[in-house]
Amino acid sequence: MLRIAVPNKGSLSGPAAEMLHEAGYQQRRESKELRIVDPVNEVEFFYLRPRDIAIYVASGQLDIGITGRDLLIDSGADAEEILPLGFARSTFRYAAKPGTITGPADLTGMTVATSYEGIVAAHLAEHGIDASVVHLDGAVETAIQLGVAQVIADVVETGTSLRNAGLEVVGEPIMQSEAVVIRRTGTDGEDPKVQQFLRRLQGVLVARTYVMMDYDCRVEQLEKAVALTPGLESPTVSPLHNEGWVAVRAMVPSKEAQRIMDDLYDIGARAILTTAIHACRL
Ligand SMILES: Nc1ncnc2c1ncn2[C@@H]1O[C@H](COP(=O)(O)OP(=O)(O)OP(=O)(O)O)[C@@H](O)[C@H]1O
Ligand SMILES: O=P(O)(O)OC[C@H]1O[C@H](OP(=O)(O)OP(=O)(O)O)[C@H](O)[C@@H]1O
Ligand SMILES: [Mg+2]
Repeated sequence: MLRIAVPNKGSLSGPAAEMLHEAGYQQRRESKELRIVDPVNEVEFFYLRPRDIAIYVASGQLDIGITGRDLLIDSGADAEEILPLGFARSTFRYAAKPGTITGPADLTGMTVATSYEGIVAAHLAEHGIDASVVHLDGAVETAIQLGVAQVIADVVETGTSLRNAGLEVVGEPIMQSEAVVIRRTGTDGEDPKVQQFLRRLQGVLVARTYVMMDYDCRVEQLEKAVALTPGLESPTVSPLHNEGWVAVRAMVPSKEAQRIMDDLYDIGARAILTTAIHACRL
């Protein structure tokens, strides 16, 4: 049975459960459940604090886990990323009151408040900056107002929390994060159960980012049309009852669907339709 760590709380937990559900796995019915078994898929899910997941996976007791890239790196645990999942995207940045510092070099002698001490200590050391780090559990934006630190290093998504606290970002992002699947460093990448799990999640990612496009076009326009909709392998082309016309079917990125429909129309394609993909195995 595959043993998988899943976030039990926070920004990662809802979207992770949703993705697992879409991939056909049973999920817990109420948020107090700490472990469930999905006998049909031969998987056991452990609902753990996102910050602890890399530690459990590195211990070898659990096969894989879903956590944030920033949490994985911050933990320093012996675990590695094997699949990015595209949700809980954020940057990790320094911030301070406007006009107090211009870049990380100015941090020398200052105190930085953060919940991600591992990332910050490594970043300061890498840049040879001698600053102190104070660990806080959350709501670190308030640390400056209350005089605990002059600078913070925190997760930034929309920037609303920084704006509300009257702070602005300093320097370039320290890292880009998103939810990721992790495993213990150096474990067997060929494990068929892990591979099947990853294929299912990849299927969800594809189903979320592609739509199926169908249209009719004249044979003379086929090469131009196919260049607009190359599909994953190659589009399906079927004859129509009307001579000189074909029907074409291909997967296209959903974000580009409207532009592709315009371009197809302009070269004479008609009856252009898109339909959602519910599940997929590439
Ligand atoms: N506003 C946000 N937007 C996107 N990702 C976020 C956001 N806040 C936190 N994350 C991501 O969530 C993960 C942290 O999860 P964690 O549950 O520890 O904190 P949280 O989401 O802030 O929840 P809580 O503060 O309730 O514990 C990190 O990978 C982080 O990058
Ligand atoms: O740029 P934004 O869109 O505002 O998002 C970033 C904020 O979201 C998270 O906070 P959360 O609400 O989880 O509180 P916390 O600081 O207690 O973790 C994070 O720690 C930032 O404070
Ligand atoms: Mg938080």
